[in-house]
Amino acid sequence: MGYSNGIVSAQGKQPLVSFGVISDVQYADIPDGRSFLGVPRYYRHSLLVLQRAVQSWNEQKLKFVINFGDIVDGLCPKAQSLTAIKKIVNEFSIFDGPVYHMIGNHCLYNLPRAELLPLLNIPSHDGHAYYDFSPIPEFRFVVLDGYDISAIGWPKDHPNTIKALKFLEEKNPNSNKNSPNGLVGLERRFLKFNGAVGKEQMGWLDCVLHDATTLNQTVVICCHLPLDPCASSSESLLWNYDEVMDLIHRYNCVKVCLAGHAHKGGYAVDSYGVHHRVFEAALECPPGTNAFGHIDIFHDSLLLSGTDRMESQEMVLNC
Ligand SMILES: Nc1ccn([C@@H]2O[C@H](COP(=O)(O)O)[C@@H](O)[C@H]2O)c(=O)n1
Ligand SMILES: O=P(O)(O)OC[C@H](O)CO
Repeated sequence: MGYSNGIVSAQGKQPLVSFGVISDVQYADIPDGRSFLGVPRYYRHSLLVLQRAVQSWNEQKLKFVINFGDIVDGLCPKAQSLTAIKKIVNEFSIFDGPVYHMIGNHCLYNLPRAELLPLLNIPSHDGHAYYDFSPIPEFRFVVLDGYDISAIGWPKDHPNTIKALKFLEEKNPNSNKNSPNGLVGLERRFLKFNGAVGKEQMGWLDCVLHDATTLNQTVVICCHLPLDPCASSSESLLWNYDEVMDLIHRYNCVKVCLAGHAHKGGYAVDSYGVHHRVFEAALECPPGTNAFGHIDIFHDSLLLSGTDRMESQEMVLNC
């Protein structure tokens, strides 16, 4: 089993703070399988990847951890959903520090928001799952709720479900709304397993970015769904990634966007110099391999040190 991958030091500089990252654990107590497109998925082994991640993060004495969503797979038998989610949350809780979770489509296949958010300790009002935190005064982390407008997770008669279903009806002609058949290029994101950031959340994001600018903070955006077409497949993007990025680009404080969902992982720097890093999925690690990492934050850069399948990445911040 390989461990440290790629870049291992930042010229011996001391980071301001370091945190752990993992995405798409998608645990289920079921035999190995494959995605719709045939990519192998190791539903039981992903628990071992998480356990090795927590052990490594504790050994490195990281300050906090961010989980980028999809802790349990949609194929988990429904009678086992609660037990499986509690099992994974419990594994995260072995980390000696705060763990910040976000919701993904697979979490929502297993439990409705009302049950899920308290288990994930997500601060919530009216079932929304966006929040921010500031681990050190110089940096602000903004966790977006990519399934705010979504056909999964809200009650069937909730206005957000109705809005999402209407949107999918307009944008995706297939009877299976998870199928991108016939959709071209970036239109291929209009799938039921994706979602959008709603109007109220956009207003909240605007206020947070304004406040961060006033406080001279550097902002890192976290969302289960990727926000940049060059860092992700079209099929994995947030429905309104373009609107969200237009807002983000109005501020100079956002330097990095981190995401999951697109299991292969990806990296790109957009035309405004914002770094987009999508994390490789823990679910797709063949037995004995890993996909987790930690990020060292410096004044002028973020350094991701990945293990095995998670590529390392230096992200130099343009100030
Ligand atoms: N090219 C594709 C990809 C997916 N689907 C549908 O989405 C569901 C989830 O896909 P996974 O990759 O997570 O397995 C899948 O069951 C299909 O219904 C599709 O139609 N075409
Ligand atoms: O969320 P999943 O596991 O169904 O996979 C989503 C795909 O990676 C998006 O293209």
